[in-house]
Amino acid sequence: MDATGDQLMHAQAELWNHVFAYTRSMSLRCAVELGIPDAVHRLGGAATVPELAAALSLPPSRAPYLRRLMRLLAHAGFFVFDDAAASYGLTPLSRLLVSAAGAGGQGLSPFALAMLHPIVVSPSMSLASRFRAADARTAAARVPFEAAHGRDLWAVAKDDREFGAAFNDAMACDGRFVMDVLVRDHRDVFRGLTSLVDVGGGSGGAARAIAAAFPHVRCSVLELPHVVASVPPDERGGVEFVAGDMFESVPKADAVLLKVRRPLRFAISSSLSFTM
Ligand SMILES: C[S@@+](CC[C@H](N)C(=O)[O-])C[C@H]1O[C@@H](n2cnc3c(N)ncnc32)[C@H](O)[C@@H]1O
Repeated sequence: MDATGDQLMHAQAELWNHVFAYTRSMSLRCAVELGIPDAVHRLGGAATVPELAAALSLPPSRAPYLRRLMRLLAHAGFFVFDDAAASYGLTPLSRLLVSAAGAGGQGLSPFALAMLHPIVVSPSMSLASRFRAADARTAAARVPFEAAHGRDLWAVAKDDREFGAAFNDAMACDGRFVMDVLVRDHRDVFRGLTSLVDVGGGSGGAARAIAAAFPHVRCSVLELPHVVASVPPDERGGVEFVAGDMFESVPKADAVLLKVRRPLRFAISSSLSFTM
């Protein structure tokens, strides 16, 4: 049976939602770049568009566009609109992005910025070529990131300092955030440990959170040499950094923490295991 006009219009609306879904991510990137969550936080947790434009030092002529951006972000759940005050307030979602950690913020903006970086996003423009590549050895058949950039993410992060720093900041804030929850709500996982090595531990955010919560656990991070070199000695917080390659050797410890690329998936080996 042919679809009714209503069904067709409904399906078209769904199609538009999917086609324009990226505007949500890009608006999020824009909000973080402009510092909107931090500005709302500084303004007491809620702000009108004119207050926000002034706090962000935006030209008055941009206010109508800022209003549209805020409407979209509110629709996506980042802010809640108060009709009476015509103000946008923080939500649990946007509090994740506020950088003032410990003052209601969770400092996850660097994660959003790095994951929405053109270097990360651009490979998804050529996904179809990966399916069409008849010869699995061709560049187009490799993982999308490598097909787009000619080398893997670690090599790009090593050569492009701006991207490398953004990526490491992203990993650090995400690791710190998840570890704070882990050491607060799942302390049993660490019982009996005297040493732990975080393999591919980035700039050590997770290891530092564990070391701070369990001072008797000797924490170390195994990382690629250029990542270790980028962590200033005075920011290592009692964590030992070992430059190396996890595929060659891993320092001995009671437990190995490997936070792999799939979000929020951990494995702590030795006598313990934990996944979330
Ligand atoms: C997805 S990041 C995860 C960082 C950190 N574990 C976290 O979750 O926040 C993977 C890390 O592994 C590191 N890495 C990649 N290949 C490696 C290797 N062969 N040996 C050691 N570290 C490696 C990268 O430099 C990067 O910091």
